[in-house]
Amino acid sequence: MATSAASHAASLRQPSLKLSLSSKQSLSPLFSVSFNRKRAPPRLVIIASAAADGISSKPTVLIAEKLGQAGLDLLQEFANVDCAYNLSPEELCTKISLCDALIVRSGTKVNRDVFESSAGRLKVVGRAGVGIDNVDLAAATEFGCLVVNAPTANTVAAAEHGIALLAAMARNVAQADASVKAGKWQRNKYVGVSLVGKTLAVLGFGKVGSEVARRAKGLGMHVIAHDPYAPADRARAIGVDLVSFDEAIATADFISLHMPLTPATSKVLNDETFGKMKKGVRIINVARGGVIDEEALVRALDSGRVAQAALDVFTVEPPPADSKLVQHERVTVTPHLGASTMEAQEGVAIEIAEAVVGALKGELAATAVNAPMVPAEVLTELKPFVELAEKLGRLAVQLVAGGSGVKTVKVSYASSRAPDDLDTRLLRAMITKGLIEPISDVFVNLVNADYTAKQRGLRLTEERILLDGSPESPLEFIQVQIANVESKFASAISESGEIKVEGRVKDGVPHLTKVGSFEVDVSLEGSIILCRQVDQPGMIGKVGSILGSENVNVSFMSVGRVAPRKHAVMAIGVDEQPRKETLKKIGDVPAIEEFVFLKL
Ligand SMILES: NC(=O)C1=CN([C@@H]2O[C@H](COP(=O)(O)OP(=O)(O)OC[C@H]3O[C@@H](n4cnc5c(N)ncnc54)[C@H](O)[C@@H]3O)[C@@H](O)[C@H]2O)C=CC1
Ligand SMILES: O=C(O)C(=O)COP(=O)(O)O
Repeated sequence: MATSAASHAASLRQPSLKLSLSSKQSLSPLFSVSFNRKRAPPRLVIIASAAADGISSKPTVLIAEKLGQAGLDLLQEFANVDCAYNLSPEELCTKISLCDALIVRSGTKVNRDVFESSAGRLKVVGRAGVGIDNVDLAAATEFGCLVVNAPTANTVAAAEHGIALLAAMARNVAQADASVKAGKWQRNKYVGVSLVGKTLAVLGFGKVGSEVARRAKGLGMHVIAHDPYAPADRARAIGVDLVSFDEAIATADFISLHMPLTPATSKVLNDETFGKMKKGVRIINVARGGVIDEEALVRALDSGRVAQAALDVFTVEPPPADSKLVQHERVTVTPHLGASTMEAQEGVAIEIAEAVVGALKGELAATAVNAPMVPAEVLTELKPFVELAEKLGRLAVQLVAGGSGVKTVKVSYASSRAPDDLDTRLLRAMITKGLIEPISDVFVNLVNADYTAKQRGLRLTEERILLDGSPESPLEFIQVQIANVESKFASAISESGEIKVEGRVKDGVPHLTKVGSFEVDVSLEGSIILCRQVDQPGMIGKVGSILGSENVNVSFMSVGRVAPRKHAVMAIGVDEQPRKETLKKIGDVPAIEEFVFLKL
């Protein structure tokens, strides 16, 4: 059984985001001298480092709630796994500074204190289930901590529990069971209601809601649904009408809740909305307790507006022992068991372990909650452009005199693809990373890039340059322009007055192809020296021999000029950072008018 649940979960799962990259180079610069060098395969940086604890090189994963064995096994292959259940909030905060990842279910509050206490080490929070209302996403994002969940493996379990509660409530199973066990035989008291022909309103027609709808149809119910974001064709495909909220609650005999808890859904069932329902309506909640105003539900039960309720979830869990709602005779309760089947827990454990391990390896998580989710095939083709984007950001900011004061950045993406066909969120995040990291001690990743830019008053606008031609490659070039700043390398200022760098990907390798108005061509590896010189024979040799005599390995050189024998910009790729004296010698070459050393 566990195997079939795991394979069911796998069938629902998105493809894993393994990155591949060609490292072949073949260059066609304006003028270039290239040297053989090995490239290390680059990664997308989500994690600063899969942090070592100083003793072991493996990351540490704290499991704060019970997780299926298959997930633990997966995690143990890659990380030190610390299972510590029932931690108090204080104990969690104490432990967290030693952990790179944390895995929880619904019983652990991962609030701001947790992120603050982690002092930057916590890089992934894995929610072994769907609802992430117990994780402070804003705080996670601010701290650059990726939040991933396991959104598919417990869908069927939750739907089955919804149906179990629906049927048990309609036939008073729990109450009758308690009565028989108390020595009574009350056949007249526990006459139930039939399901067939009744209208069930599913509120929240997502994964669980649609599985509940499918099963309820099988029971002969008439199913309607309300979900502002659900596609009508999905509903139509299983014979469900999507209706307005008011229509759903006014016409239903049974209402089953399946939306997430958000500010918009908090207490969506309240005195007013209960007042709009049919007298004798029955409510099922396997979503979140907070979507119902529980005191209003008690009033509606007492007034007879609501005949019965079946609840798996509560605003406070566990609810107080004397809760009027829990104790109500016409209410059936379970202790948040929706996801608790053997099969679902194995599936969830595998799903979350894979997501956490992937994130710790620096891969993009398909189930990221607070970072862009990019399908595997898109990621594969964007990968070299992601690298290019970060490097252009790094170069551009280092060209700013003083490095600071960068507030207005324009990024242009030149592509033959239709704008809808190009997802630039990853690229934007990486340009932001490149722009901010060289001039601050902030660690920027996909998770916190937009937040960090906003905090620093950095306004990054994006534009598309639509090109004719084949849309085979996602992008032709990327330009990064910084406005309203001075440059320490005047030639980097374009005709329109901004610092401008432009890059392309050639055979999978990012290249700098323009600086200001000068066309160059240098592969973006190691570091770069840019020199502006009077265009004349012998310059490459002069600069090359200075670097050679100082044992600085040159990987690449290219020269872009305005016109023969006028100004030219020479771009030199170097493996080592030259000493100051070496750079000074280059600056002392008479024809060299200015130069700058840029670290990648
Ligand atoms: N009791 C339990 O153990 C379990 C509870 N759950 C809960 O069930 C809920 C649904 O889970 P899934 O179906 O997997 O999530 P889902 O994301 O697939 O579906 C949620 C649906 O709610 C819709 N929605 C959002 N705002 C809405 C609104 N104002 N009105 C109506 N619909 C709205 C969304 O468009 C989406 O289609 C979540 O709250 C989850 O935490 C899920 C699994 C187990
Ligand atoms: O997945 C969900 O949203 C659930 O509510 C399941 O919660 P649990 O992991 O069983 O604490």
